[in-house]
This record gives sequence, C-alpha cells and structure tokens, in this order.
Amino acid sequence: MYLLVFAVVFLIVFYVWYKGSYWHRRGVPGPRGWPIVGNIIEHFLGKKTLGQVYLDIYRKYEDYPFVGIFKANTPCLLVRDPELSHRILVKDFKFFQNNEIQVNKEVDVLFGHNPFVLRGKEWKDTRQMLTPGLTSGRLKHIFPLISNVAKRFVEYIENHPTATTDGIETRLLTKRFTLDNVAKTAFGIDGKAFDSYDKLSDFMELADSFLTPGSSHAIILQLGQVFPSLLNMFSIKIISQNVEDKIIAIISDVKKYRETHNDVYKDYLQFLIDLAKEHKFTDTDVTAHASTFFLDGYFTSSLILTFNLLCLAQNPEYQQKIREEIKETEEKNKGEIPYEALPEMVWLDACFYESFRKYPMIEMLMKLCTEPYEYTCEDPDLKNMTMKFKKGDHIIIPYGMLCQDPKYFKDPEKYYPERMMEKDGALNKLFFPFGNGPRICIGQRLGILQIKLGLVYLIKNFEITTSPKLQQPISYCAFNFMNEVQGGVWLKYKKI
Ligand code: HEM
Repeated sequence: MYLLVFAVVFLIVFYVWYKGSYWHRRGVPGPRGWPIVGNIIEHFLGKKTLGQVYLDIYRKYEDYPFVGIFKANTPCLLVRDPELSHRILVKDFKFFQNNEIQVNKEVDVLFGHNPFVLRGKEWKDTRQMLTPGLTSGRLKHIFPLISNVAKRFVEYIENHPTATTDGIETRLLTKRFTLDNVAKTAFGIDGKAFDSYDKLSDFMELADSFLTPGSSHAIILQLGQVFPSLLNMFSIKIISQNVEDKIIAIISDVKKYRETHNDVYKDYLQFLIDLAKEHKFTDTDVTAHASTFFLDGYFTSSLILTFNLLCLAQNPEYQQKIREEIKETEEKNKGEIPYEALPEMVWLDACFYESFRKYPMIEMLMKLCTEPYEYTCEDPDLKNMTMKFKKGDHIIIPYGMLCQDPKYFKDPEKYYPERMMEKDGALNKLFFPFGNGPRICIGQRLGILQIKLGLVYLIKNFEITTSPKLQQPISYCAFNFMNEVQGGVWLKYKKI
C-alpha cells in the first residue's frame, strides 16, 4: 500500500517537474510553470489581463530575445526581440502561417469563415477573394454612407440629455456609430443605433452580444484564448445558434429584396452577392463573409475610436490642433472634408496612431510555428541566443508590450503625437497596430476611414472633456479578449 502511495506521489511530482521544466529542457529561459495555471495565476484570479501578465514577464527578462512561459498548460514563446517578431510576421512568414485560435467551420459557421481563424490554402483563397471588396476604390463609394452616419452621430450627441452634465459612456456611444456603419455597408440595413438614448435597437442588441465583457461569447472567446484547443476539441460555438439564425435571416431578407428590385448598390454586401454568383455560395456563405466584416469592423473600430476620444479629452491642446486642421482642410475644399483629404491631415493622423500606441487594443498576436525554423539573435543589447522552433510551437508577438517599452518609445506613459510624425514613426517593425505581413488586417483602410471620419465630425462640433464619472487612471477588465476599460469611458461633449 505504502509503495503504491509513494509511486503515485512520485509520478505526480515527476509529472509536475517534467511539464514545468519544458522550456528549460529546450534551453529557453523563463519562469517555472505551475500545473494547470502555468504562469497566469493572476489572470485566473481576475487581477490582470492576460496581456498585463505577459507584460510583467516581458519587463523582467529585459536582456533576453525570447522567454518561455506557460499559458495555463500551453507552453508559449514570448518573443522580445522585435527583429524576430518581424521575421515571424513578414520575412519568414512561411514558417509561421497560422494564428493560434482554431474554430471548427462546420460547428461555428459564421466565425469559422473568418480569415483570422482559417488556415493553409483555405485562408489564402478566402483572403484573396475578400480583399477586392475593401480596396480604396470601393471605400470611396462607402465614404458618403459613413459621412451620413457621422452626421446622425453628431445630432445624437447634441440632443443627448447628459452630454454636458454626467457625460456619455463613450464605449457604448462609439459602438452606436460603428454599428450603424457596418449595418449600412455590410448588411444594407439601418441599424437604428441612434434611435434611443437608453435602449439598444434589435440589431445593436444582436451585435452587442458579441465580445461585450461578461457576455457568453466574450467568455467563450477568452476561454479559447487561454485554452486554444478547447473550442475545436469540444465543438464549442463562439456565435450562438440563436444569434447565427438571426443574422442569416437578416441577410437572406436583404438578398431577396435586392433580387426583386433593380436598384444599384455599391456596398460590401453587393460585392459578396456578386461574388456568390461566381463562386456558387449559399446564403450562409454570404452571411458568414458579411459577418467577418461585421465582427471585425464593428468592435475593433469602436474601441479604437473610444481610446482616441479619451486621449483627446485628456490632452485638449491636441484636440485644438485637429480642430484647426479641420478648418484649414475645409477652407481648401469648399467647406467639405473629401475622402482624399483624410490621409493628408497630419495632426489627425499622428493623434490617431499615438492613441493606438498609448492604449493598445490588444497586447499580443498569437501565432503557431508551421515548419521548423532557427533564429539567432544579433541585437547587441540582447543575449546572443539561438531558438530552434518546432512545428506546433505557440508564439506570442508582443505588439502592445513593445508600445510600452521605454527602449523603443521614450516616456511611453506620455501622450506625445509628435513621435508619430518622425520618420518611420507610424508604422514600422516596432509598431504594427494592424498586424504585419501576409496576414495584415484586410479591413485596415475601412477601420481608419470610419475612425478618422468619426473624429473629424466630433471634434469639429464638440469640445470633449473627461467626466468626473471616469475612473482615472483607467484599468482594463481582466477577462476580455481586447482591452476594455473598467467602469466605461465617461466623457462630456459641449457643442461648439
Ligand atoms: C481599427 C480597426 C481595426 C484594427 C485595429 C484591426 C486589427 C487587426 C489585427 C491586429 C489583425 C491581426 C493581424 C495579424 O495576424 O498579423 C487583424 C486581422 C484581421 N482583420 Fe482587422 N482590424 C481593424 C478593423 C478591421 C475591419 C474593419 C475589418 C473588416 C472589414 C477587419 C478584418 C480583419 C480580418 C479579416 C483579419 C484576418 C486577416 C488574416 O488573418 O488574413 N479588421 N485586424
């Protein structure tokens, strides 16, 4: 009996030691991992986001090009050397083609068609097929639709009962704007997001169930992030059947309407309907691709717009610089801000990217090694070490951590848009808010367009300040895929 107990205890201890020493056995430095929780106990306890836990480790190992850590029971390599990140995303992408998250397309029909979760040839073909729907030429047609939504956005704030008193919770406010944009441009319907001050329209309710902190979708997505094989292993759907059915029904109705009316449409849905004829898609396929636009276009852009407004409310001198730039641009363009003028607005551009840096939407990109690869660090500031990647290795690209590293961004806590005006300031090896390389965000032009247009309309019409209801310094909700502000972002809007 004693022998049996001893053998069991020995096996458990050996197992714990063996699992926990995984990276040491591969010659990679890093903290020891504990059973089940790995190195992310603070995340499980709700004290920190996953990104904040990684940031602590990133800072602790400042001389190393990479660190071996454990995300619960999954060993992951936290890359610190920006050159290695660049090689993984861009130069040597063929060795690291897949994102970590895996979704069963048969089970999760809508999310499963998103290029972000697709792999191999299917990813390549889908991406190639969808990209022409988001070119600059197509966006020019979408521009007037978004401008109209932006006008309603302004009216909504003008009449908002608490705009100048308690302020408006701006995370929800910006979601109203991007939801109406997405409803119009991807679904061809009116999202009715600005119809009420306290209630959500049906479409908004549907959309808000995705990814909103605490919602079942958000929790499942977060679980999928911590335990990457879980979704696939147990055939768990991120988008519930109920939501899926409703979205499919909306698209089928719009499609039927268009088939019986001869009007000309130039939106993204029409691009998909035309594509469907060529590729013999079902309604479900069309809906799935429209949902990619919906999921990726609605949530991300509203979050970035919120952070932009927060930064400008905290730094009114930059708000004023953008206001003057809007005036100058309008004077040159007969009182209008045309599509072509947006990229030329240098203060708008610098403030946009600096907000992105100061408040990263996500802390990291998760990648998988798809073919063995070897890398030797040659940065004189980091240890001269070699990493031998194996197929299946999980990799953390520390996008948000680089943004907060004083080695690369002086006084990272400071909001200083001028840094983005310096040569190569905005997009480079250290700063890649839309990812980089062959998997770079396909919707970045649309994201930039709707955020900048929203900013132009709001800054032109309102003086934006922080409300006493805003909890400062801000903190993030621990259990969320993206960085969501705890307690909301309360800002005041005074009509100019
Ligand atoms: C400001 C808004 C946005 C931000 C910050 C953003 C950011 C990102 C990031 C960081 C990635 C991962 C890139 C990588 O793995 O290297 C990504 C991928 C993607 N984004 Fe966006 N995005 C935004 C808006 C949009 C919009 C509006 C759409 C669609 C209309 C979109 C569609 C996608 C798709 C389909 C992918 C997957 C690409 C692939 O794996 O091939 N995004 N985005």
